[in-house]
Amino acid sequence: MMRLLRFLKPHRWTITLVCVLIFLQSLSTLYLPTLMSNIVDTGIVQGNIPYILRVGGLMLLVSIAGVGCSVTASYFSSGVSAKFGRVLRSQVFERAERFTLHEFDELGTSSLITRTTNDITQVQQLVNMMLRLMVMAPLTAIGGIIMAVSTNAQLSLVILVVMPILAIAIFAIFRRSIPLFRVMQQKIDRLNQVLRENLIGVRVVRSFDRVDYEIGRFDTANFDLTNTATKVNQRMASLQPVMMIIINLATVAILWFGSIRINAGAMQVGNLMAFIQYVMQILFAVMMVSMMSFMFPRASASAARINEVLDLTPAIHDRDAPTPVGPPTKRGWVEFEAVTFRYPGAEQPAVSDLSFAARPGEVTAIIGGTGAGKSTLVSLIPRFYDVDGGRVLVDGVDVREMPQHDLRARIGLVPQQTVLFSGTVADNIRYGKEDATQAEIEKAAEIAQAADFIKALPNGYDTVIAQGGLNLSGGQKQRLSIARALVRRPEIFIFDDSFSALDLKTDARLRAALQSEIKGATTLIVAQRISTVLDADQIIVLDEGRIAGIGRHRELLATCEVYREIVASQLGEGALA
Ligand SMILES: Nc1ncnc2c1ncn2[C@@H]1O[C@H](COP(=O)(O)OP(=O)(O)OP(=O)(O)O)[C@@H](O)[C@H]1O
Repeated sequence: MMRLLRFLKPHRWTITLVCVLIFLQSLSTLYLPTLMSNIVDTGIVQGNIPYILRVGGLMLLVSIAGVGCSVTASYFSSGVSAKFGRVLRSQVFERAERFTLHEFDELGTSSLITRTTNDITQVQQLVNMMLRLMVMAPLTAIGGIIMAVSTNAQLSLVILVVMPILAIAIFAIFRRSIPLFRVMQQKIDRLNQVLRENLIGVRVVRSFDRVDYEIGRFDTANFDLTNTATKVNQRMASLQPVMMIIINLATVAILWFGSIRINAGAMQVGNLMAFIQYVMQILFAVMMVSMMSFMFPRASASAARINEVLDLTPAIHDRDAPTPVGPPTKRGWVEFEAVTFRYPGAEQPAVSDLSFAARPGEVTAIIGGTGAGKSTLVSLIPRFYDVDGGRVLVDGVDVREMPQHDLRARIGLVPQQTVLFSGTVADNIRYGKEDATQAEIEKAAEIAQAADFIKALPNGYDTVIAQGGLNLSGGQKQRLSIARALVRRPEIFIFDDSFSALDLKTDARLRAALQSEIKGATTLIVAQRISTVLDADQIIVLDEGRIAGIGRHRELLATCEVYREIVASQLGEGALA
């Protein structure tokens, strides 16, 4: 928790102002019982009306000043804590943005969402409370003790007895509650996970008629969270009555011993009233601290989860050394040299000993059965993962020696799973190149065979895409995703099974348009369909993560058994002749 407080540093002057205001407010609170005691002992007992009015007026002014300080302090402390929350959210988000796919797997997407929202809110609320109480509570407690002792030292022995009892009661309750707070945040993660899966997979849920099952799954997670929350709240709720009993017993004890002293003529009524108020202030300060402590366990559990994100160093990061300059003749070259890569925890490498070169102006197709390692191969080029053996070179430079930004600026990737963002059609294409002109966007859409369907949309390029592109067909989404990569005009295009949702005619037209429009670029196409790779300059056949053959269609038909099997399975035995 303390480590997160470094984000408060820019607000130190506002925090100082809040502390000063709270200090003044606390002084006013401490001063009021003394004034009241004077009114009773001097004004009422002696029937001195002008004194009562004068001191009463002063009490009113002191109260108004105290309230003014309190309101202003609240205004500033809320502002500081809101800004603290905002900065923390951006820090967590920025860190998560730099995570590799491993780290996402490790933390879980739903948990990252909870950490960026709910967990930060917990810490933010505690900070707001802390800003106000860190001055008020000790000042009221210590000031209250001094004032109480100076009012009547002997009666102050009651405080000595009450305080340890209160402290033990609070400690005992917290000890039982704290472990449950971490569990509670994990239950919120789980609830978010079920909710997310359900909302994203709504079509599958409906089509498989699993609505009741999903409601059951959500209810289980919901009940689970409710049970834990109830348990925590029950434990924490016992704090209030326990404290009230102790405070009330303390009041009774003070009244008891105080009246004995008044009877003996050793104390005045006004003094006793002031003393009770001071004791109340002391116990109130303890209550405030315990209320803060009520939030503390949950917030510190949240802080630990936030720190976990902030402390997680992305496995892939840029080197400090300057980027080596590759040979000028190799612009756009992609080369694999004996590359091996294994996913963490996997027994077998996903790809082994891959060596090939993809050259500018050529189309390199990658084909193979499901799970053969095609997507893994292409994800090594933009350095989504680092290789375990060998090297991946782009422009003649090892990708690990290149700043990620420079590397990715050279690449236009069309992923296997289409992802569109909320915004218009044009916004989504412009995602590939921030400063793309309308003409560039339209050109990219034309090459991607998307122009016709975009023009048919109600507002053309300004049509708003529903969340995740729900108002478009699979093929339309894929073509927008292709246009997004095309508008970038990169050196290297990677199409990861990006033509699968297109009909054969559109697939062929698109590839023809690509060939004439992106002549100088290096193109890598991962494909399932033989028809997509037939004309490629080089076809890489993958089989269980290894290269089973490289060559043109005709060469592979003659030399590669795995390729022959794929061709036969898709085009029939006749195609082998
Ligand atoms: N994130 C991951 N974590 C662990 N293993 C993975 C991960 N992604 C893929 N794999 C494994 O790596 C192997 C290669 O997967 P990859 O996605 O590269 O295959 P592919 O040839 O693209 O398959 P498909 O054509 O079905 O998309 C598979 O055995 C798969 O189970």
